[in-house]
Amino acid sequence: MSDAQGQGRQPEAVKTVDDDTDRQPMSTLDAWVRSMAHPEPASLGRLPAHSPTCAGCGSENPAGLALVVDATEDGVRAVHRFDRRQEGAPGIAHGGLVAAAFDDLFGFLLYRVGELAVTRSLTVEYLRPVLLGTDYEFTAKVRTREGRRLHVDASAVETDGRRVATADATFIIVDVDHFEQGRATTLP
Ligand SMILES: CCCCCCCCCCCC(=O)SCCNC(=O)CCNC(=O)[C@H](O)C(C)(C)COP(=O)(O)OP(=O)(O)OC[C@H]1O[C@@H](n2cnc3c(N)ncnc32)[C@H](O)[C@@H]1OP(=O)(O)O
Repeated sequence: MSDAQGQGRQPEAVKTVDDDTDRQPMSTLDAWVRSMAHPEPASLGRLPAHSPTCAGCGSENPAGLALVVDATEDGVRAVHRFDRRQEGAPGIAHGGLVAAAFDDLFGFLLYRVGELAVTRSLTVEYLRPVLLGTDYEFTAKVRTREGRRLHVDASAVETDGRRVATADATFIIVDVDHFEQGRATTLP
């Protein structure tokens, strides 16, 4: 998977079917489910966002992190800089948003393994404050796979190589039908 973000299997943000209701547009969900139904192991290079509006990596989500992620030899990598929207203590990234970055990065490993899966558990160790306006390199890889369970690890490091946070998670492989549950969502 070497297409630039926004190309390749990036789902279309089509909002035509239910625009006159407050339900999530069916055509958007259909396009997303279709695009995710048959993930294939990716080659090296830029990976497509999970969706244009994904809070972790979608370029069309104004409240999102807009992570840009590459497939590497042994996993995935993103260089990310948190901004004021992700502030916790003054000048420091909110821990929940750091966790979101790890969670979404783990979601890109699914392109590497060619399976659909969702987070069942996520643990973050905050080793040092993650500062706003500073570049951090996030990397993640699959540690083991046991049946439907994918155990994954990640770390975030400063440019001098010091680790500021680590994370591990268990993702559970699911069928594409799992995502049909999103159809019940109503938005204000
Ligand atoms: C490119 C594509 C992108 C795809 C799209 C990717 C988008 C990425 C976005 C970032 C990631 C997210 O935000 S994901 C969204 C946040 N996560 C969720 O919404 C998930 C909500 N939870 C669920 O829907 C459910 O709990 C599931 C599907 C995860 C699991 O339910 P289930 O299918 O009933 O499975 P269940 O029997 O409970 O567990 C399955 C197996 O895992 C084991 N297991 C359960 N919990 C644990 C655990 N903490 N640690 C170890 N093992 C565990 C069980 O013992 C069992 O083992 P055994 O009996 O099999 O041996």
